[in-house]
Amino acid sequence: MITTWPSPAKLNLFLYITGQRADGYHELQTLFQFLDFGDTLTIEATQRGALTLHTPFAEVEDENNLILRAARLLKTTALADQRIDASAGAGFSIEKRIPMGGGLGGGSSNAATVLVALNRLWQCGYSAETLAALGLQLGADVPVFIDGHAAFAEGVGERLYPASPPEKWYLVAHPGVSIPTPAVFGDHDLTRDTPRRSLNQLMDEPWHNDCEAVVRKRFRKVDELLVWLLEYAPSRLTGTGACVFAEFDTEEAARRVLELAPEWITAFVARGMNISPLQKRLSE
Ligand SMILES: C[C@@](CO)(OP(=O)(O)O)[C@H](O)COP(=O)(O)OP(=O)(O)OC[C@H]1O[C@@H](n2ccc(N)nc2=O)[C@H](O)[C@@H]1O
Ligand SMILES: Nc1ncnc2c1ncn2[C@@H]1O[C@H](COP(=O)(O)OP(=O)(O)O)[C@@H](O)[C@H]1O
Repeated sequence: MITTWPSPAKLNLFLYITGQRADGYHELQTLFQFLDFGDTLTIEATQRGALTLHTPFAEVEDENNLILRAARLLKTTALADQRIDASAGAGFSIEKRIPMGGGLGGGSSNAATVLVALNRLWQCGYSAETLAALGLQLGADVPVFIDGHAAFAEGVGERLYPASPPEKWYLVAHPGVSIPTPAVFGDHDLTRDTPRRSLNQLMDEPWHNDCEAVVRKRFRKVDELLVWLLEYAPSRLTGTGACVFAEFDTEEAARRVLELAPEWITAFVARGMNISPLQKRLSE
C-alpha cells in the first residue's frame, strides 16, 4: 500500500546560546513552532527487505540522506528487538519543498516522518519517547518533529517542554545561500553567554536569535534580506540560517509584502502551527 506523509518545516521563534558543553556542543534555549509548509513523503512498505529512495538528491548521497538513515536505524533497532523480521522493507519518494541548509529543519523533519511512519507501517509498536530517543542520534531537532507539539527546548534541543506561542503568519525568505550549521557554531564572534531565563520570562521579552549577528556579518545576502524585511515587520533568522522570517497577524498582510519582494528573494507565506501536520495525520 502506498501512503503519503507530511514532513513540515519549523521555525526557531527565538534562539539563545547559554553556554558550551565540554564536548563543544552549544547549550541552547529555543522555541520551536511548525509551519503549514513542508515536504511530502510517499512511502510504500514492502516485504522485500530493501530500503530504497526512488527520488535521490543531487546534493546528498543516498548513504547520508536522512530519509534512508532514519529507515536503516529503525530497521536495525526493531530487528534487534525482534519486532520485525528481515523482510521488512520500504520504498520512499519525496516532493522536496524545504530549502536545504535553510534553518527550517528539513532533514530532521524527513527523518522524524520516516521514523513515525515506518513505526506505524511495520507495526513496531515503539512509543513516541523511544522514537524521539532514536531520532536524537540523527539530529538535535528530530525529537521535536516526532513529538509534534510546538516546544521550548533546552540543552542541545533534547529537553522539550510543550509551548503554545501565537500561531502567526510568516513570510519566510531565502537569500540564496546555504549555511552549514558548523560554520556558525565555530565562529569566534558568536555570543555564547546569554543568561539562562525561565520560559515565562522569555515569553514576555522581545525575541532574538543569537546566531543572527554572526550570520549577518559572514553572509551579506542575509543582512540585505533582513534590512529589507525589517522595513515591514519584526523579522529574524531561524536556526543557524540561511532563512529569515517576518511575522504578521494576517495572511493578507504577509502576502502584501511578498508581492513587493525584489527578484533576488525567494519567499513564501506560511502559517505557524502548534500541532504539527504529521501529528494531525497520525490521529486521522
Ligand atoms: C541550532 C539548530 C536549531 O534548530 O540549528 P539548525 O540546524 O536548525 O539551523 C539545530 O539544533 C542544530 O542541530 P543539528 O542540525 O542536529 O546540528 P548538526 O548539523 O548535527 O550540527 C553540526 C555541528 O554544529 C555544532 N553544534 C550543533 C548543535 C549545537 N547545539 N551545538 C553545536 O555546537 C557541532 O559542532 C555539530 O557537529
Ligand atoms: N532528507 C534530507 N533533507 C534535507 N537535508 C538533508 C537530508 N538528508 C541529509 N541532509 C543534509 O542535512 C543538511 C541540513 O539540512 P536541513 O535539516 O534541511 O537544514 P537545517 O539544519 O539548516 O535546518 C543538508 O544541507 C544536507 O546536506
